Amino acid sequence: RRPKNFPPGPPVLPILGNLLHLNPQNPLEDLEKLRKSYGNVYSLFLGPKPIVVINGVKAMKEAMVIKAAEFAGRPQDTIVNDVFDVKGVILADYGTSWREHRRFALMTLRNFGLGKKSMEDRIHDEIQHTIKTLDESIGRTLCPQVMFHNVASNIICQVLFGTRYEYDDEFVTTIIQCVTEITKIFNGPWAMLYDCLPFIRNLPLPFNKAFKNIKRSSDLVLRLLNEHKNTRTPGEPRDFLDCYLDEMEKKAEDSSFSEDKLIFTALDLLFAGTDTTSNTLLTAFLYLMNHPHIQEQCQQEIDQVLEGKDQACFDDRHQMPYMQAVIHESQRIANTVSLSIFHCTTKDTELAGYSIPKGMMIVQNLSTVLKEEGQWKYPHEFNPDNFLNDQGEFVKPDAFIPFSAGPRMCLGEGLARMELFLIMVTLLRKFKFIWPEDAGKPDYTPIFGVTLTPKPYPMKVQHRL
Ligand code: HEM
Repeated sequence: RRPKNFPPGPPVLPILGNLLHLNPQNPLEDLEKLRKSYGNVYSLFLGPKPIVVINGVKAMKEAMVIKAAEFAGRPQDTIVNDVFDVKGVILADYGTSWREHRRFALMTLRNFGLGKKSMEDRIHDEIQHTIKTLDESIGRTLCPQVMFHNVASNIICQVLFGTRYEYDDEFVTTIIQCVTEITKIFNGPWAMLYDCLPFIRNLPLPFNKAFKNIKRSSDLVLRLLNEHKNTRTPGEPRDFLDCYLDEMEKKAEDSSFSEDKLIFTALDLLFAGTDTTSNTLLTAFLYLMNHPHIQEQCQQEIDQVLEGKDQACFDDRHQMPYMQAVIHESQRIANTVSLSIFHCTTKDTELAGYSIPKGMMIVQNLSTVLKEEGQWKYPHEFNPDNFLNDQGEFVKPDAFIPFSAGPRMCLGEGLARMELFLIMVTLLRKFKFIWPEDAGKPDYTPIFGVTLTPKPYPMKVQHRL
């Protein structure tokens, strides 16, 4: 039964709740139908557990920005929490440890951008390896999945561990395999059953793979941490791990910093920074190959602005309104973290006039904002005009929230935007990307998970210059 003044929703079945209303392989269409029936704030029961789903920019901003602190918790009773038994930033509940770790991570990311080698240089160094891979693929058909995953994970690995890895290195291949599998398990049917039916948790079912993967990944980071402890000079940090170890030495005994949290904060950044950026890039190139006139217009602008320059810098974006529009439009269409990361209310509160009790799981359906009718000129098609005004200037509508909003919003936004700009501009300047003639019609429907992933697709490249 729904309590009085609780958000409305479909009738609830005993034991199953509303599970039959959702296609566990991909519930996005079902969630959209429910929005049409029950409005922008509605409720569902996953088994016995109620959740509130927020849709549309108005309700989203009321919750995440106006009532920020009330909606900034993270649920602590899902499979994700059991898999990550130590909390870094992403899964930590709203409180001191989360605040200290978030501030520390932001500061360290920023400082590494200001250090001897700037973040832009690190990104450019990594792009050289992508260029090499593409050079070697001229005239052949390649699958860009692994290439884009590697570029994103190597950029974050440089910040975290001070090193990059060859594309076939065991560390990178293991981590990428673990990330990809874990994200799919978390938003898949087995995770839903794990959350709803506690009695199945100890059974040997497919969700156990997520536990195994997290153990494999944390052991790999522990190995790196031990190496760092043996080779570091206190006060002269080389990377994120060293900075954290310095910070631990400075902190008092009741500090929230610990080696366990270091391992899981590093994994958070590695996981959050790899699958997101790479899937956005994959979506962007899938659309650019199939909209060659848009690809050409980007290249014209790039050639004009970068004429006589060796390489692009992030500031060049201000002279490239069309390129900016294409990158933002790719992010809007990619809708990479479509259901954000689940939130939880920190106290009894209200939303859109409904009463929502403390501890309620909150799902932000970001797709409904990124494709909201009335907010976009062309909500349902790939069209850079969504971000251009009549004078051809770049404009960012309020409904552009792929990084979410409020105190929990993505802390890697700055890094992600820099990566997307430098990678796309550099590659488009050098190569023409072609949809192979024998590839048939492109399938734009993504595979559902914590991140939406384009189905594997082929690509051909030609040199431009
Ligand atoms: C295109 C790329 C990316 C997208 C679309 C994206 C999107 C998001 C979204 C939607 C959230 C959830 C916010 C919320 O709960 O309200 C999030 C959280 C987060 N992201 Fe990203 N992200 C991207 C790249 C990155 C990168 C490169 C990093 C790492 C450097 C990163 C680190 C994080 C972390 C640590 C959180 C948790 C923040 C917290 O709980 O306080 N993300 N991201």
